[in-house]
Amino acid sequence: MSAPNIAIVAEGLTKSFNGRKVVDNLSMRVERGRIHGFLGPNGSGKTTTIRMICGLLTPDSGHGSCLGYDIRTQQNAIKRKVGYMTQRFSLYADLSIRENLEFVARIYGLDAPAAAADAAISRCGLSGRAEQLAGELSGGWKQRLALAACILPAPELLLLDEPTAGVDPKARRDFWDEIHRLAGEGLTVLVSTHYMDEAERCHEIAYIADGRLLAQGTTAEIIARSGLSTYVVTGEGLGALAARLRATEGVDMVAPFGMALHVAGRDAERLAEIARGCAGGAQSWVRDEPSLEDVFIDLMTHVEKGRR
Ligand SMILES: Nc1ncnc2c1ncn2[C@@H]1O[C@H](COP(=O)(O)OP(=O)(O)OP(=O)(O)O)[C@@H](O)[C@H]1O
Repeated sequence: MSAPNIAIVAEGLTKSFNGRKVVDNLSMRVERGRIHGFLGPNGSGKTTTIRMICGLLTPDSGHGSCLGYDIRTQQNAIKRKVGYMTQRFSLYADLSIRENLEFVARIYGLDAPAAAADAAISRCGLSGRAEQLAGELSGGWKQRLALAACILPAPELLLLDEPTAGVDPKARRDFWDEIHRLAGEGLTVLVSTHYMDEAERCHEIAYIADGRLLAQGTTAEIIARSGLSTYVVTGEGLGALAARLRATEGVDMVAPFGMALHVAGRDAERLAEIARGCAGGAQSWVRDEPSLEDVFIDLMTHVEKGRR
């Protein structure tokens, strides 16, 4: 049994498919009422981890608890308390928002489906659109409807698998306001995303690659622990400079951001020396704090180098 303020504890979770480890000795802990972001490249094992945590998959080894229930032996109890929004949720295009939600409420076997649908409509800010057909909704409103369907059975934990993929920035922002409101009401949220702005809106983040946890903590902690020294380089000839820097020892990450190049390295002295060496050239080098994206690109570059 975990402490009452802890929603998820996972210790050494491992899962293989066809002899290939897709989650490798992964440990994590999520406090209740927190929004925990899950980041990592495609195929890094995020969905598989989420499915083990909510009792849909049994780990090959490792153990853990979700909402106080054992993820190996109490999977049915977990499923009753978790709302899971998958990447490919389905709704009925020719039913209205209200009809969709009433239908889902009936599937859940809720006592008063109409009242439950009403409550979900007002909780998720859908009141003005309740009678609109789901098929006519834009991507952002469809996601909100999916979120409303997830909270119908009053779950304690929401597992959201890339809930805003393909949704425009304003709708993503509104969706996140909603998630924060639900967390404020006490819901715990584990959400996978590829968007850095969304990662920064989480209380804590876990970054995984090749099934292994590479970084975990608040944005500030992850940036501080990265030990990266970063420069923002602007000016002429950035393409050629990037190619040269990628082959330079002491440069761990080079990434173009609009009209600038972000250059980072773990050895601050060596990178300062490289920056001094470029002084007086066509570019200007300005020391800056690494961004979360710098850190994740660096982690990924490291993993790719390790694979070669
Ligand atoms: N049931 C399964 N059988 C075989 N392989 C699987 C199965 N489920 C997942 N995989 C493989 O495991 C790896 C991890 O997949 P997973 O869906 O967990 O990654 P992910 O990080 O969620 O990826 P994405 O960001 O693309 O959603 C992938 O290579 C995937 O093809």
